[in-house]
Amino acid sequence: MSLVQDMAAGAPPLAAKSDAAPPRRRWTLLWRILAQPKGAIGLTLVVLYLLLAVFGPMLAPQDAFRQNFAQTLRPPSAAHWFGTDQLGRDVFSRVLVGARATLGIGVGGVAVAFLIGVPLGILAAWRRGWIEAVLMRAIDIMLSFPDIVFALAVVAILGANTQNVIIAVGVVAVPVFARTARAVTLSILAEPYIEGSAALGASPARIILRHVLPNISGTLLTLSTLLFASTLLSASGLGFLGLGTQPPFPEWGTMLGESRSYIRSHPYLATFPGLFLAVSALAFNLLGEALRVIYDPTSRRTARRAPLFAFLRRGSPTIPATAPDAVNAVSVKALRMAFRTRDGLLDVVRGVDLAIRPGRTLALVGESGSGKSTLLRAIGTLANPQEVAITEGAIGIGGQSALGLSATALRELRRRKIGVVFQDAASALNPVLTVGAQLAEAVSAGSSLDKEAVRQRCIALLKDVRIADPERRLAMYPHQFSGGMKQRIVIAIALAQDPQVLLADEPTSALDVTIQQQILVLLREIQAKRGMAVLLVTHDLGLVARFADDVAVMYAGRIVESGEVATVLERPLHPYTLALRASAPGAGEGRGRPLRSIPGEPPLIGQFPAGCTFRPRCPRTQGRPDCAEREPEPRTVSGRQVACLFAEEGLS
Ligand SMILES: Nc1ncnc2c1ncn2[C@@H]1O[C@H](COP(=O)(O)OP(=O)(O)OP(=O)(O)O)[C@@H](O)[C@H]1O
Repeated sequence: MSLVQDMAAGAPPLAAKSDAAPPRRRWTLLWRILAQPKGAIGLTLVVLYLLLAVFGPMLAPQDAFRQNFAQTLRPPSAAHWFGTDQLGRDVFSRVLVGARATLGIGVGGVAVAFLIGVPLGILAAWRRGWIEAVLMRAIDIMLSFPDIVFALAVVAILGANTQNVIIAVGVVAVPVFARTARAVTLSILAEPYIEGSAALGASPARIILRHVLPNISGTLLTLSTLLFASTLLSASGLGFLGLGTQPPFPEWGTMLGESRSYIRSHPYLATFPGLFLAVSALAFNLLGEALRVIYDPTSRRTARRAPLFAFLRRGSPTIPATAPDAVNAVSVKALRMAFRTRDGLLDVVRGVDLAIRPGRTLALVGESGSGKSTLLRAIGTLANPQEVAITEGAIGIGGQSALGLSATALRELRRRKIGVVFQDAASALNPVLTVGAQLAEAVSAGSSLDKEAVRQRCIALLKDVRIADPERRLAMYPHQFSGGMKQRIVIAIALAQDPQVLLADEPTSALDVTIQQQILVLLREIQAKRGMAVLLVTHDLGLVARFADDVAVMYAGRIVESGEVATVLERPLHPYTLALRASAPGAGEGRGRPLRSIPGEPPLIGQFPAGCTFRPRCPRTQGRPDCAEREPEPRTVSGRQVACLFAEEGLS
């Protein structure tokens, strides 16, 4: 048995194991709030307060504005439950009537803060760079003033009335909204489904509306509730100082301010509005706490490296475009890429040539850190230009250059020609959208299909990836599917626009071996049906042997050996390919030999040795000064390309 057959034979049988997960019951937000004691109490009180704000003036037993100098400063009694004030007005009626103004200021203040702060925060996260720096510094300066001082300054400038109090307390809360919106947006932008959506050609506005806002809405709702209480207290502080709602209109803070001269002789005057105010702040805080538990970002996802999503709003890097290759679905020529670091540009991809014909699968293999994912992202036009520069070379997709395009042309190219499948299907799907909504988005991007046609196409796609009962599945959420099913859905989304090229970055490494097999067999079938070119990044030579047609072995940012799988894996000529093969499970085991690890470490980017980069780990290099002098260029030896000065030694 040949080595390739040997490794292919190591494949587990395609067991009839089902990767379907039973659907889980979805708790509604209301139920989850009521399930917590503080949520139940908070929500009940908030509802009562809102009812009070709406119906308070109608429920007031007496005219809240009518002065009666014969009845001033009367303590609570049956006629005046909360007593009367210094002008003989019924305090109970004033508290009821004042609910609307008090809560109105809270709602208005939060709305002002939300409407200014959230767009600023999203803008800072999206644009990064100087816009983010300027916004964040301005917010730091605002935060360095105590709230009440800032609100006082705003009211002093604008004048004391209810409308200006709303603006003042709103402006004071803007920094909190902006900071939070920025932080949660950054973490959402780092999610692979955002990259997936960009790969489908979605515009920045669509990504924000469709993916970012729904995902950050829970956090913002929690924050709004919590800030409502502090806004209310800031407004009452202004009222207490005489800068809030002006007499004779009742508002709880203003009523407190009016009562301060009588606080010792007639404490009930301050007690009732103060009590209503304190309990309202408590109610909103309790509700906010309950929402925080539900939406706590630390329980849902941990912070991730936040990439700068400049690629969504910019065109592709401007490299002198060479003529695209019309025969190959993917053609990469002399590509060089470098990471932008504090120490300058660090080469990561160094002169790579690749070509994939329609209907073929090219596997890109190599140790961790060799630059495979960076190269795949560049081919998918997903490399972030603020992070990594394409310094030389050309990339062609379906006969079209992928470099030097405008943002619109780039989105069109991604949408029409490229599908991407990432390793982690769980984070490649948006958890707050149904599978149907995500598929529909992929199908309808750039098309004029009506709703029913989109639905039918979604059903057909789910059938293509062998998901049973697709009509019902469309209404389900990602968490109701198992890992294998999620990956099928990700593949269906990637196939939605009939791409010519499918890029798969370790698409099955998060799955168990049986499911892995099913997914790869499925990919193979779909590829055969559609004639797509597939670029498969993997560490697993066994998978390469079974599922790829061609293989390119990458080491330290270069392709050191490439050709047909049967040729390269059967008789590797580069010492690195030989070492990789010897370390692959299935290569040695079946023959009773132990697995061998590759001695030494791959070089870090920016620290490549002179001459051949594999030299420090190479068994062939001893006593050969040529290896230290220059980096070998790939040349044809025995039916493949190999970059080793002494490749012929592998033939003997
Ligand atoms: N933003 C960055 N700035 C600097 N270096 C980076 C950055 N991102 C990745 N690298 C480095 O670039 C090298 C190539 O990374 P890449 O992810 O392309 O490798 P890989 O071959 O795909 O590895 P793996 O198989 O582990 O995914 C690695 O050494 C990595 O540490």
